[in-house]
Amino acid sequence: MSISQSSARDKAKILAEALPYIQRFHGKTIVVKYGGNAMVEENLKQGFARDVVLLKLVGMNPVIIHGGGPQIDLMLKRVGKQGEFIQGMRVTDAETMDVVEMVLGGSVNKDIVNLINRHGGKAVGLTGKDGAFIRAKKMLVKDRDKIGEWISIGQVGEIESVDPSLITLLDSQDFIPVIAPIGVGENGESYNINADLVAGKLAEILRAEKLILLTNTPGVLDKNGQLLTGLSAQRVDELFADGTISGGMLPKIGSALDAVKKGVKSCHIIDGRVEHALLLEILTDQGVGTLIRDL
Ligand SMILES: Nc1ncnc2c1ncn2[C@@H]1O[C@H](COP(=O)(O)OP(=O)(O)O)[C@@H](O)[C@H]1O
Ligand SMILES: CC(=O)N[C@@H](CCC(=O)OP(=O)(O)O)C(=O)O
Repeated sequence: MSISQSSARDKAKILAEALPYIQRFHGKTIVVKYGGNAMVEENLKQGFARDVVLLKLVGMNPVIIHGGGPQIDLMLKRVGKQGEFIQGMRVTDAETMDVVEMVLGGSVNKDIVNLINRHGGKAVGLTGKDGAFIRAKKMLVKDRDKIGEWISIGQVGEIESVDPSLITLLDSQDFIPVIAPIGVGENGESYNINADLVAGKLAEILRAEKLILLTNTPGVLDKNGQLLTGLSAQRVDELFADGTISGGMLPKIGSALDAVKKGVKSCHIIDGRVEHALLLEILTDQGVGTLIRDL
């Protein structure tokens, strides 16, 4: 057999092996959080878009929620502001909120929509203000210095409710929703919401089969930098307590746990810097990253 014949055979074998996964997830909703840190290289972004289109074409309903923390930081720098985070949340004054809406609702959202469409999908970009589908209120965080007290970090939102009808309508017409994590308050004010929290809540409300969080680490790492392939709720509590989990990983794990407790079948934190990480996770039995379970 020639080399080209054997490599064609290998390819056919891999395609055939995807069949049980395609059958299992056909018609199911897969919520994908695309982190700002995973959107680093052009070829990876193209690969991500192709993977999403493929999932849709084989009958799944991918719903994309994107972040854009590093992209917001870049724009803040340009206008002479320094980004500040408290407990993984960006302190958001009115000027920062304008930048967040411009970057997340504008450039990052449209960039992803355009990429997916160029690869043959029908993506539609939304923020939670469209159809007022993500209602939010001001989030307060615990004051580290004064026990029992809470502080404001500006226009940072926590989700009050999500109306899934706009998303299901788009799904039913073969569109791929691409959502920027911006919510609307009762007086029409904008809220900057951490994208992991939006992804977790949407996965719950849409009764998703899977929640996949694409980020810039191989998964959740222990104190020695080793990948933790599976995490139970109890183990997560221990990792929170001993400080192994910090910064941007805090909201990720928090929302992953919430989602699995509320019925999402599985949640995975995976490395978006690996080519075709999405396909590896969904269509092969090669487990990648960290699986969070409700045990
Ligand atoms: N235990 C941990 N394992 C892996 N990453 C961690 C851990 N604790 C904190 N982190 C940090 O969380 C980051 C991922 O969160 P974040 O920067 O918000 O990414 P994203 O833009 O994908 O949401 C990692 O790059 C790492 O610096
Ligand atoms: C309140 C809050 O922190 N909002 C985030 C929203 C974007 C985000 O979550 O982006 P990543 O997923 O790339 O981290 C922010 O302003 O950076």
